[in-house]
Amino acid sequence: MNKSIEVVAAIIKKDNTYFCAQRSDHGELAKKWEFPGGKIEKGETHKEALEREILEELNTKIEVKTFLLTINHQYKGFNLILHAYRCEVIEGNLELSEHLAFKWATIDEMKKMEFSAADIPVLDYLST
Ligand SMILES: Nc1nc2c([nH]c(=O)n2[C@H]2C[C@H](O)[C@@H](COP(=O)(O)OP(=O)(O)OP(=O)(O)O)O2)c(=O)[nH]1
Repeated sequence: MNKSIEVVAAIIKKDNTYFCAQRSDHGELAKKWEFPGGKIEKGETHKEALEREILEELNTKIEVKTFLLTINHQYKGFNLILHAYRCEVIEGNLELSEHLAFKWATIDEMKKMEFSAADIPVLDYLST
């Protein structure tokens, strides 16, 4: 059966740029750019999952503000359901612990970066 995973992602904006993070160099999405976040654990709300993931990955406390969109994307190995939320930093400096790199990028810059395929509709959404 096709594995399905459900993920939350944080869209963090500063001026006209967005916080983008580059995945590590293993797996189907190696080195692709993404918005920080991760898998929702059993019993968690989206907000709880996103706050936990950003604390774990970036040692930063965020506030989840507004829901933006949900994307359903079929990768080779699994089906992904991705929920994107606008978030604000409350405390911390977005320190990388799992990602290879980060970049505050404008929409035009993001469109030239290699984002995970599921994120393309997020970029389109942000540019409207
Ligand atoms: N956080 C995040 N994940 C994304 C985005 N776009 C996208 O396709 N994904 C995919 C990559 C992963 O397969 C999954 C996120 O889960 P994760 O980061 O916990 O996955 P992982 O494989 O690194 O974690 P793990 O299984 O090793 O625990 O969603 C995005 O913008 N943000």
